[in-house]
Amino acid sequence: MSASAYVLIAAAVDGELAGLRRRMNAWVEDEIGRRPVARGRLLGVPVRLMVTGPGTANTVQALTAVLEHIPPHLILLTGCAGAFRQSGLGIGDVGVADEEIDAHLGLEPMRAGDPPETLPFPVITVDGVPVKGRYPLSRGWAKTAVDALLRAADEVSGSSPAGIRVMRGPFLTVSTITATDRGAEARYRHHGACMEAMEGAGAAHVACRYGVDLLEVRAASNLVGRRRRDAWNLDLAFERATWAVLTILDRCGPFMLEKMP
Ligand SMILES: O=C(O)c1cccc(C(=O)CC[C@H]2O[C@@H](n3cnc4c(=O)[nH]cnc43)[C@H](O)[C@@H]2O)c1
Repeated sequence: MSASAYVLIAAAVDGELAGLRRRMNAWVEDEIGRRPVARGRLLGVPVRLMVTGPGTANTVQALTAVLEHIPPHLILLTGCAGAFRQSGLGIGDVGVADEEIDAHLGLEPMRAGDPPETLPFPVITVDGVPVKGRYPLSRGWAKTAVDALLRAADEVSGSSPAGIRVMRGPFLTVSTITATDRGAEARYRHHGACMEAMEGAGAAHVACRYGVDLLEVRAASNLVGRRRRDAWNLDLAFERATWAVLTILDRCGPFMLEKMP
């Protein structure tokens, strides 16, 4: 492990990192990519916290600046997300991505309203594998994180049915938030993702380009589908995402800055 190894914790909006920032006793503010970045330790692990702004363009610009300036050992992308009810996840539950899907990349479908067809060329090649819209992620990190979270969720909730569900599965990245139940059904049928958010595929592209591992862990603020704003629970999602990140740092901290297979 190098003396300067650290974990970059990134999220789209400030509320998603506020709980973690409160847990850092002392931190220094740097500026990278024209954004403030808080540098310090969380549960003994050297970290930097960065608010990227929502969406792919912000994420790619912010992460590229960090990777060019001071590359992290691991990128941990977190925050809230929409959960696909069909996956079994609900509001407040936690998802860990094992793949990042770009919902908009592809060929216009023959039938209007269908999802795009697969691109005829890759946008990047990772370890000889052409990526045409589904980015692979480190299986080692996703499994390690899920195991730690499942153990911790059991301890928090015992056998209570109201406990925190934790699931590993594909995450879908959109620029247009799904806002109808029909759209959610079509997207779930086509992609089989457990969560929808707006940053993952951008982060995955940068991580693949720079050869840095990416772990994405989110908590559901809403169900994907028709917008019922009063049913959203951003506070619960921010709290659970913070819990998930702290659990991972706590239980995986000792080897977090080592190479994950
Ligand atoms: O929609 C609103 O009214 C709203 C009001 C205040 C804050 C927010 C956010 O913080 C959302 C930004 C963030 O959330 C992710 N997200 C959450 N749910 C979904 C979803 O169903 N589909 C796509 N993205 C979602 C996303 O990553 C945004 O960056 C919203």
